[in-house]
Amino acid sequence: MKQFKVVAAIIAHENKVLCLQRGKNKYDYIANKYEFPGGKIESGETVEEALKREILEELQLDITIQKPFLIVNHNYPDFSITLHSYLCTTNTTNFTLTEHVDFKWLNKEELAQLDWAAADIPIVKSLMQTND
Ligand SMILES: Nc1nc2c([nH]c(=O)n2[C@H]2C[C@H](O)[C@@H](COP(=O)(O)OP(=O)(O)OP(=O)(O)O)O2)c(=O)[nH]1
Repeated sequence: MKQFKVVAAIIAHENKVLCLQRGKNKYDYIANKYEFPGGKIESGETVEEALKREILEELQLDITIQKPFLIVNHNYPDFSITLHSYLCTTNTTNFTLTEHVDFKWLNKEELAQLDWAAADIPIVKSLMQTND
């Protein structure tokens, strides 16, 4: 089975976190799910480089990476991912959605309302349990 290393940015601003909705996908279990912005790491890139690049591509937004959060291994029916999540901040909430169909800024208590990609659920649960 294919195995991908994926980075995801948990972008916080004024106590809210940016949640993005994917659009159509050939795999139904990924289509229309909420996720954190990011993507697959390309060969030769560090995790941090991949994260900065993906956020610029997807949102045209410059972020500051604060610290690693959770690493999740998840097996989808057709591929597996290792999802490296990072806590990040941003100075501006001006961004452009280039790939996603919707976004929401939610506080931690509200995160469980969304229909998350399965691999993100441990990250969402951990975020809801953290106090800072
Ligand atoms: N970016 C991101 N991807 C996630 C999350 N959770 C999750 O299961 N995924 C999955 C969805 C995708 O199958 C994979 C990431 O690939 P992608 O399609 O977003 O990455 P990419 O931009 O490099 O895509 P591509 O070159 O294959 O088109 O990881 C998440 O929180 N963020």
